[in-house]
This record gives sequence, C-alpha cells and structure tokens, in this order.
Amino acid sequence: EKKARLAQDSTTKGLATCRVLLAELEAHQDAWPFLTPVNHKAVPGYRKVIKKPMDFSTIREKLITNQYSNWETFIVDVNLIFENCERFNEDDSEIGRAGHSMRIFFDKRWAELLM
Ligand SMILES: Cn1cc(C(=O)NCCCNC(=O)c2ccc(F)cc2)ccc1=O
Repeated sequence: EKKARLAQDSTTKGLATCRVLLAELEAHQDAWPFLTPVNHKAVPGYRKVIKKPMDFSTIREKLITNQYSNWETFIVDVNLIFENCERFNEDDSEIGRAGHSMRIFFDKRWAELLM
C-alpha cells in the first residue's frame, strides 16, 4: 500500500527487488524470445516497426550500470518488451503466446513484490 510504495521507491531495496523480479522473468520457460535483443537482420521488418526495442539482457545491463532511478522506470522497460511483442506478433503465434504468458506472470509478481 502507499507507505510501502514510498519506501520501495526511494531505497535501493526497490531496485534489489527488480533484480529478483528480472531473474524470475529470465528463468521463466516462456522467456526465450525475450532473453536477447531481436536480431533485426534475421527478423524482416522488425527495425522499421519497433521503434524502441527492449529485451531482458538489456534491462539487466541497465540495472547493473545504475540506469534505473527507481522501480517505476524498470517497470516501463519490462512493459515495453510486452508492448513490442504484441505489436509485432500475432496473438495466435508461438512468440505472441509467449509474450502474453510472460505479461500475466510479470503483472502478478511485481504486484506481490513491489506494491
Ligand atoms: C520478441 N521477438 C523475438 C523474435 C525472435 O525470433 N527471437 C529469437 C528467438 C530465437 N531465440 C531462441 O530460440 C533462444 C534464445 C535464447 C535462449 F536461451 C534460448 C533460445 C522475433 C520477434 C519478436 O517479437
């Protein structure tokens, strides 16, 4: 609730929790399309359609190099992965389904850990 949120926002605890959350996302069985940046040479049209690519390895690098000021900025990048996936992939496709599965998992976990 509100007090907890404020505590999470400012302390490194909030970002430590993001590392826990990222490790869980990377370990998920449906994470494979999102572990590394989409290879736009191998995926025709990707670079043109997706203006802000994002993936778990990029988020990990940004966490390690202190590029997130708080857990909200971390959440924005994770959600970008799912928005890009929905934009580029049919819902009824292997990667589309993996994106929906990961988003459902993430929404539940960050609510438990950070709210
Ligand atoms: C998010 N997205 C991903 C792709 C895509 O083709 N991504 C590469 C999949 C191939 N990567 C693997 O199979 C893999 C990677 C790491 C690993 F540890 C195990 C397997 C295409 C469109 C799109 O929107």
